[in-house]
Amino acid sequence: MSDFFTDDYAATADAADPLQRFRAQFHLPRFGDVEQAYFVGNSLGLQPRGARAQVEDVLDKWAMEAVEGHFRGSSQWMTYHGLVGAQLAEIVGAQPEEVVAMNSLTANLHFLMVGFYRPTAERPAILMEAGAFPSDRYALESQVRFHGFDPDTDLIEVQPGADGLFGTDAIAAALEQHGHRVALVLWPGVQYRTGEAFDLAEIVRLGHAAGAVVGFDLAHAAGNLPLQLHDSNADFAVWCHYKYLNSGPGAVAGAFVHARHAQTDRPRFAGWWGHDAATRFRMGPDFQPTPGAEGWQLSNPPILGLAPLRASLDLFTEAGMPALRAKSETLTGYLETLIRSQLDDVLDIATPRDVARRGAQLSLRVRGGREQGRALFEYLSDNGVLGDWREPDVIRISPAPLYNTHADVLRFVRTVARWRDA
Ligand SMILES: Cc1ncc(COP(=O)(O)O)c(C=O)c1O
Ligand SMILES: Nc1c(O)cccc1C(=O)C[C@H](N)C(=O)O
Repeated sequence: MSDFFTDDYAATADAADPLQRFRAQFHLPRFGDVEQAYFVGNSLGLQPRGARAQVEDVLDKWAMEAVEGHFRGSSQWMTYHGLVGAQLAEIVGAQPEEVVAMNSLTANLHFLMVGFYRPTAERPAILMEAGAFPSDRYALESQVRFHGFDPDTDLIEVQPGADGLFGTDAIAAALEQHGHRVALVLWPGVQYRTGEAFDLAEIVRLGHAAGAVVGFDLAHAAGNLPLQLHDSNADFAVWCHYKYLNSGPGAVAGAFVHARHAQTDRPRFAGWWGHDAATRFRMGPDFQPTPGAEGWQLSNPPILGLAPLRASLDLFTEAGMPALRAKSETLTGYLETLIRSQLDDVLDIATPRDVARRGAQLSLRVRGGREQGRALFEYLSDNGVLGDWREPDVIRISPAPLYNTHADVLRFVRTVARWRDA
């Protein structure tokens, strides 16, 4: 066990890493002359070196062609969003017509709920996880109110167990009790605070058996875990591209609408970019949506915002989700092993031990409580180790398989040990 805690072990493991070449494809943050050990890819992924060229291509096209940029060449803006569709579909396990890059995450959640949260007096409720990312709760609560229902009774928040985790049992039990009133189950793919990953297909099965629609927020799952969205039978899903998918702050987000909902009669808030592309420029008064996910678009997309995604997706396509997941398991496993063997007196791990129930994140609590946790977090930041703090008491450390190394993990563990021993 102690062998793992050596530079030699980390260097050998990194040299044997089949994905090691990808680290050089990213800008690694450096404050002053201190290169940072970056464990915050679950919040904002690093910049791929290829992103700048993609953005510059758009700027050049705009400079040279102006409005004609919409219609000329293979990266014309009329169809630019489609350039990422096939690669994105591969990453989330969907058919190309089931995915679209558009808007932002919370906006997509709202827009898809317009179509998929159709409450009735008998079945008004949304079932969600207690402790969800605030934006999701705000969105869901406001949707319940918008439809004239009462969040006190109709926003059902499933409580986790004493360990802070849900498992599918908690969802099954909640549906057992409330299922007849639930119009929509909205669940994360990975819970942001604890890093707990969920079995999407099982949640869909449970939700559908109760007569509910099932949607997912995959902010912390897309590009992190291999997903089979189509096969999971999920009705819809939304995610962002600025975390594991490395497309920059506020990057254009993603959405999935299952092929069985590709028909165009589902209610939605419409905009011209969702209109059938073949007739969009006839400028007719009647909205005829494009079948599939693209029919949920509103506006012509922010091309400059989409450009970095192309660079990132090329890296994902080259590496492949299976290889990324294999490395992710190894790296997060290494982090867990070192914490348990070296820092057991300092840190508790809130994330499940079961590899199938977690992705590239361990959520850590400092044994001494919140004040000690804050002190450690600040010490880490001051010493070039970047994780993030989530209230009330969690430090999240996320080794991203595209650019993190065993040496980074070792540096984190040594820095915590120095803090403890000071
Ligand atoms: C689970 C989850 N939902 C929603 C959001 C908010 O997303 P956005 O600001 O892109 O709408 C985030 C991250 O910020 C998140 O982690
Ligand atoms: N999008 C963010 C931002 O603009 C500033 C700070 C943090 C974020 C995040 O994405 C937070 C992230 N969703 C989380 O899991 O906490």
